[in-house]
Amino acid sequence: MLETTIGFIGCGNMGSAMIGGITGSGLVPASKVIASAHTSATVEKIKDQFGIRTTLDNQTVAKEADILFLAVKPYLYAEVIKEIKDVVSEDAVIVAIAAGQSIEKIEGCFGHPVKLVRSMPNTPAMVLEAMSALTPNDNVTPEELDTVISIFNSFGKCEVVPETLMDAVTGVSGSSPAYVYMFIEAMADAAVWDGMPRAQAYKFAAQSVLGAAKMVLETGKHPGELKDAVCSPGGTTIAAVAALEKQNLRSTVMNAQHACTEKSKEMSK
Ligand SMILES: NC(=O)C1=CN([C@@H]2O[C@H](COP(=O)(O)OP(=O)(O)OC[C@H]3O[C@@H](n4cnc5c(N)ncnc54)[C@H](O)[C@@H]3O)[C@@H](O)[C@H]2O)C=CC1
Ligand SMILES: O=C(O)[C@@H]1CCC=N1
Repeated sequence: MLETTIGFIGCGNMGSAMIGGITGSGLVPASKVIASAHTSATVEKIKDQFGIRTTLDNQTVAKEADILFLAVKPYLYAEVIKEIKDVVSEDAVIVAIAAGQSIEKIEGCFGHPVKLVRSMPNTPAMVLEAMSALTPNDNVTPEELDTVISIFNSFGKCEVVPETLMDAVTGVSGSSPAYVYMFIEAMADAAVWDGMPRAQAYKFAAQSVLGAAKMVLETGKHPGELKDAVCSPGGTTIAAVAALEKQNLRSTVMNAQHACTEKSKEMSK
């Protein structure tokens, strides 16, 4: 268990998913996590849900945290940093999770040296299956980076990447759960169309996506080889594959994800 106080400024969709993961994994006791948000309704909900300490005062979180997550929307970064920059301990490690907010831009908002890790998590943190990327700045020691890595590992998998990859990471993992939910929703709609009750359709679709993802991760086989193993000659699967190819599934997904990456680059300017 970590002897560290973890702070969250902002605890909406992404912040609460990470808080759920951190407390659910047992990495730190709930009493060592403190979070602030904009409204009493949000902080009360988070307190009830996870049993952590909450406040409406960002400075309280900033003063107490050894590791401080900035989990507000990107456009609020400058405003929130202005509010907390003079009370954050110089030993604290700041973890930024916002899309399109570079290390240089965030350091500029602080205006003095800070220990900073830029990250891109995703919401499956809530079920301990996040895929996250991290880039530390030069002020973060290897030991501090290890602590941050252990936090991200508590709610999924993470890798340290060069900052130049962060826009691509946003496309392939930060935002991609949304595209996968759309795929699952479409599979379930088709199953309902074909007569299956809806609740059962979501279960069959989601478990099939989970199983296929595990096959890629655990067999190490190329996705194309795994696809070939499902396609019997003249069988059912190849009929679906042909229909998906006709509708340009792969180039549609590539173009969508590339648009996401380009949007992240645009937000960084
Ligand atoms: N939602 C996602 O799947 C992912 C989001 N992110 C990043 O996470 C950040 C937060 O996104 P979401 O959680 O989706 O947004 P959200 O809108 O669900 O949550 C934002 C939180 O910030 C709080 N907040 C607003 N103004 C505040 C202020 N002045 N001081 C303190 N708290 C304040 C709100 O009460 C809320 O709890 C963004 O920067 C986003 O780029 C990163 C990866 C994935
Ligand atoms: O849509 C967004 O901008 C955020 C960043 C990654 C996922 N959600």
